[in-house]
Amino acid sequence: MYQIRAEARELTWDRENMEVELARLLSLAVDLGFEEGLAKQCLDRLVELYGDDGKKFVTVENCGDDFLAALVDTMQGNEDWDDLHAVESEACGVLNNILEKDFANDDQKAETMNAFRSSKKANSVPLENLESPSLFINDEDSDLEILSEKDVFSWSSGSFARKSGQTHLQCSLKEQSKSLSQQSIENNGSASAYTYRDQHSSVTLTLEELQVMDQVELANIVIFGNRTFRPLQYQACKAAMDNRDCFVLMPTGGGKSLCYQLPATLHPGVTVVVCPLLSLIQDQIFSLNSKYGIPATFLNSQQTNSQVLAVMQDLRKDRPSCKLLYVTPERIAGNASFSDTLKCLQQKGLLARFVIDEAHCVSQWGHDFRPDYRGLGLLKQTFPGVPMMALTATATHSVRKDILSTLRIPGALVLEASFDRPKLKYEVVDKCKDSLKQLGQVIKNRFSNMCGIVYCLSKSECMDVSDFLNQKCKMKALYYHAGMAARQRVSAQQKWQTGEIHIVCATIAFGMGIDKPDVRFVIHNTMSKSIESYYQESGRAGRDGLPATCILLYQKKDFSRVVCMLRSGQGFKSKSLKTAMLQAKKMQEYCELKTQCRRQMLLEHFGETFDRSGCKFGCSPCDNCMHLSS
Ligand SMILES: Nc1ncnc2c1ncn2[C@@H]1O[C@H](COP(=O)(O)OP(=O)(O)OP(=O)(O)O)[C@@H](O)[C@H]1O
Ligand SMILES: [Mg+2]
Repeated sequence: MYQIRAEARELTWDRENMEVELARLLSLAVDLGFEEGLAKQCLDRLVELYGDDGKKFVTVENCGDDFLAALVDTMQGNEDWDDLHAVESEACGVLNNILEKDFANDDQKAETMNAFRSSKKANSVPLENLESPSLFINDEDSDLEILSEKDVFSWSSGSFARKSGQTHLQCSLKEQSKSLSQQSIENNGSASAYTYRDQHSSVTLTLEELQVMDQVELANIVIFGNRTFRPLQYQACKAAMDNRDCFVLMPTGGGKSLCYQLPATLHPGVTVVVCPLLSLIQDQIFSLNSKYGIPATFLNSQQTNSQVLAVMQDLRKDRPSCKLLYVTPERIAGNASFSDTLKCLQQKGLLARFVIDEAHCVSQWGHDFRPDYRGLGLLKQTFPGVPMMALTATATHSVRKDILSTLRIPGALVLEASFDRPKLKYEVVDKCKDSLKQLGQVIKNRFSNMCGIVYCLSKSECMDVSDFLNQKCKMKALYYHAGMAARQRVSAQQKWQTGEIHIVCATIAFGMGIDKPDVRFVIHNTMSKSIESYYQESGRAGRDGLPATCILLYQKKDFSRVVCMLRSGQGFKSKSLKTAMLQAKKMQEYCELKTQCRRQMLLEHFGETFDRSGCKFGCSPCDNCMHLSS
């Protein structure tokens, strides 16, 4: 009798317990924005699957992740997700075309250069006959000289030197003539000052000012046309010049590229830059070659043998023509002939440095882990004497530790700028029923005729939003996603870059490597997949250092769409889906902050302590801080 009663009690308890667990699982799904009916159906199937024996395992802790994954799988996939891999393959093709044209034009270039040199020889002016400082292209190596009566600044074989009593500043990069003529460095006609044009206006520097500068400062002005350094850029360049290992943490758009590109131009050898995406490499090479005239090239597994051979041959020359060699990480891991080429460069003292850009990809704990990046520890093992610089805009403390130990640079000098972008204003707006109309109104009321990006989750969303803004709101908008033909994408990007079009409605395929300074707003029509992604995407606003706004339009159910997209991503295993879901959950927490400072949450996510009053009393308080002070 006693036994029967005990069994009955156990059964009741089991049933109650089970109901509690089922309710917990259901509320987990609903909390994350999944549709309740669908979640119930999915839960029934799960209970059936676990059977009587497995009932006690039906808990949030045991099978919460499997339940969510199964739920995502049952969702009708009516959205057209973007294929970022397609953009990558294509970027490789574009780069090859450009570089091949360059190779084909080499003979023509040489002829032009010879003709230029002979004409310069015929017109050359003896230095001692010059009455005032002047600037011209030297006849031998297409070098540049700034001449003064008193001093010589010479930049030969990658270093500036000043020799009193003589008169030139000399640059010996092969392509330097192009760079400098494009920067319009001019003699302003006076005996003691030089005028050059940076991105904004004319800048005049007196000879005295030039005289006190070191070679890093001179290169920043002469080669890159920058008036000043941004925080920590100078220190990073100096550390590189001292051949130190270095870890640079700077916000998005903080100017990380300069930290290795500048030292690369001053070193006689080649700087090898590891970059995760060909689309990023493409942008860097365009900018180096065309804006600054610095020779840069790339190697990738998608190139043909002859393309690879051409690059390798150049690297094996006594004086390779390229200063920066961009590679994707798989090139480093397990490619014997590339490794031999690097050794050959090193023996000649021409392997200047390894640079690991977007270094957060090294860490499994980062938001964008790339397995090939793990193999980069090999570099320090094989080339212990070659300095390394790692750079990222997103790294929490655990990710940082992981990066330093994986790359085997535990003693690296860590240069850490604040990740805060004080002029970016962060806001979250709850989506209302007619969210397109709401979006149109936000843009019309606050960003009329300004340049911006509206990030969308799927291709179909991009097109719908763009159509709406164009047709209903009469705005100059277009869409951009990886599924478009290359020609269409280039044309869309150009129209936006030149200001012909104000708004791009795009998937995350847009923005990789895009560096438009005057983006005044970034609106997320759907939340990002992680805080890191959000920081990076929203960080494309205000790269000119002027105020800009980052708005996220939020509704609960967008979380399930994000997970759906993640699930559809190639090679997504359930373990990585779980990590991805946790990251998306954190993003959702950001969206749901009611009173807490958004800037503070973003910065604390990256391990930075931030006093909220910095946001509240700063120039662009977030929406929550704004309400608090009003
Ligand atoms: N010292 C400087 N003065 C003026 N402009 C600069 C300076 N340094 C960099 N810039 C400009 O700032 C912009 C952003 O630089 P860069 O692309 O290197 O940023 P980043 O830190 O690599 O950003 P991301 O994290 O997005 O990759 C570029 O247009 C660059 O020319
Ligand atoms: Mg960068």
